[in-house]
Amino acid sequence: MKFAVQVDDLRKVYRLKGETVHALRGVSFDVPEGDYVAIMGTSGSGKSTLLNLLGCLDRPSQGKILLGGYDTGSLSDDELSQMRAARVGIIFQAYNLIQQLTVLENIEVPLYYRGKVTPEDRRRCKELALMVGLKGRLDHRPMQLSGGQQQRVAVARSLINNPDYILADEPTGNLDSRTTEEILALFERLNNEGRTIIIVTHEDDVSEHARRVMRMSDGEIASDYQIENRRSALATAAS
Ligand SMILES: Nc1ncnc2c1ncn2[C@@H]1O[C@H](COP(=O)(O)OP(=O)(O)OP(=O)(O)O)[C@@H](O)[C@H]1O
Repeated sequence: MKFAVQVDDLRKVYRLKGETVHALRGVSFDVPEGDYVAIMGTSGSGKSTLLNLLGCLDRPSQGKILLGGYDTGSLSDDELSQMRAARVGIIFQAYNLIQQLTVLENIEVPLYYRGKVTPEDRRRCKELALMVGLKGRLDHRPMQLSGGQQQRVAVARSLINNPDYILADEPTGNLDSRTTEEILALFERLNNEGRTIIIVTHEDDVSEHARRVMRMSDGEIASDYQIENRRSALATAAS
């Protein structure tokens, strides 16, 4: 089995004004390629801390993160940024688009880390924009788009480098229920096409679209189950 990401005994300690916070207390799990994982948990349980580590946005105090088999611990800061740009597609709750750029230009942004943007890259940006349903909006700027359309741009942007996995932080947190369903349908389609997705969410409705739900509590993984198993457990409990 191939793994998109493997983490072993991850620990993260924050020190703030003399106070020590153990945000992660030894977290270990593997995400096989093609999985769709929802990370849930109460506020303060360590979800954002874990997401930052999975996104190579921060480093653990202790423990190992293997991205596509590469140990990220031995990389310099520059190499870690390169690794993030090449292997992880990140989607944020607030879309994080650049207001001065058009839809197509926003999708291109991760390519700048790699250097030159080729005509072939431009063709792929357009293809992705159409794939996520942005036909007729390619030259619009973020302000001219709805929240759902802006999140579609962010999804296309996350795919431009053909990442090992998509990491989404409350991606539907700012969207109404209909638009949430549309974005989740897009994720489901990407996962059915083989994309690995890891999503942090507070909402059961969102996590139910995943294949696997991991619940965090006080810096640890409290439970980790396949959703089919949960469905059958609920059905057994109800009968
Ligand atoms: N930069 C930081 N400095 C100090 N403490 C921090 C820092 N970031 C997070 N923490 C603490 O680490 C713990 C875990 O925080 P984290 O943000 O990972 O939780 P979370 O599950 O994402 O919460 P939420 O759902 O509210 O976003 C909390 O006690 C938090 O106060």
